[in-house]
Amino acid sequence: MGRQPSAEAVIETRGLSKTYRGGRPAVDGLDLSVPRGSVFGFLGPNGSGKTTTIRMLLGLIDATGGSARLLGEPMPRAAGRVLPRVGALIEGPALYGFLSGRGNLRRYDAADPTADPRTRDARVEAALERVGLSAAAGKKAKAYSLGMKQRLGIAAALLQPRELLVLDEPTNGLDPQGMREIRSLVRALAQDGTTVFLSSHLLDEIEQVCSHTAVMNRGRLVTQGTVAEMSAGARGRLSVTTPDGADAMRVLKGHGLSDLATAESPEGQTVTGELPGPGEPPGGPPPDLADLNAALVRAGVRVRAFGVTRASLEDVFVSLTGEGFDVAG
Ligand SMILES: Nc1ncnc2c1ncn2[C@@H]1O[C@H](COP(=O)(O)OP(=O)(O)OP(=O)(O)O)[C@@H](O)[C@H]1O
Repeated sequence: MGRQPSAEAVIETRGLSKTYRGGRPAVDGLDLSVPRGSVFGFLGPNGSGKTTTIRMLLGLIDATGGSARLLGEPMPRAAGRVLPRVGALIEGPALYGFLSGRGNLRRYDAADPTADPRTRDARVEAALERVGLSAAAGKKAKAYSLGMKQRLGIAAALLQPRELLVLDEPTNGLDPQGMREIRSLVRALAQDGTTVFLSSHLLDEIEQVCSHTAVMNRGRLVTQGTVAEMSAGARGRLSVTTPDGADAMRVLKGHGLSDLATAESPEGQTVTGELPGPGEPPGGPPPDLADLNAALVRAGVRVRAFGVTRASLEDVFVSLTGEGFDVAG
């Protein structure tokens, strides 16, 4: 008996794998579950297998192992039924530079055999409006900025109502203004109830727009969950400056801090350590900073400075993947 696919997952994969001829696996045993209504950030360094996964999900290439369901239907078998309900933008839109933005959308719409030509104008104007290109609709697409071209590509994907929008690196190559435009568009689409699945190699992008995330590294899934869970899992690093470094080390160790280190500082020594995560030790209460400070003072440690540096989501990802992450666009 197979496992029942979850009713609420718009994308669900089981052991999905792809090995290109002669290569090592580009995607290796992927179990992905994308909840309906989420803005799902598919995160990973360049070459980690994101585009390959998206191509398999959309039936553009065949998997070499495992299975994928899109909107509850098996892919690629149900592609004909499912894909009309999915909008996708992969590796930049194909546009005619000599046509206006509006002209491009008319052309896309005309290429869709299910689209009624009598209602074309209304669809095109609504899509332009949706992505904020109404005012620039008459300009030739070749005069558009990269961000405007991306928005036009998204407008093309939105000519029909979609349950799911798949965007492969939608902000890649954009300037900060263009990135902001795409991010606010993604947020607005999500508010209207469209599930958005977007790939990115930018951590702050995921933090800013996504409710959920999955992290890929070398073709494998490292972790998936809500962005809030992931941030909560980010432990902080406590730093204590004191002339009594050795005693401070002992007290902090006794309170469950790990990865302790001492550095000489003008004020004496600065002892730093990882705070225990929630539920460490299992069942234990989260560490209370006031208690820690009191314990230090009780042990005769003269505390000159005491503070916590909160680990960023980036620290979490780096610790999960064991590698640095590209941080710039
Ligand atoms: N058509 C192909 N033939 C052979 N190898 C490929 C092909 N496409 C991708 N690969 C390899 O598969 C691996 C995963 O690539 P993929 O493009 O899926 O990663 P990615 O995470 O999307 O990265 P990027 O953001 O750079 O596109 C890489 O090692 C890549 O070289």
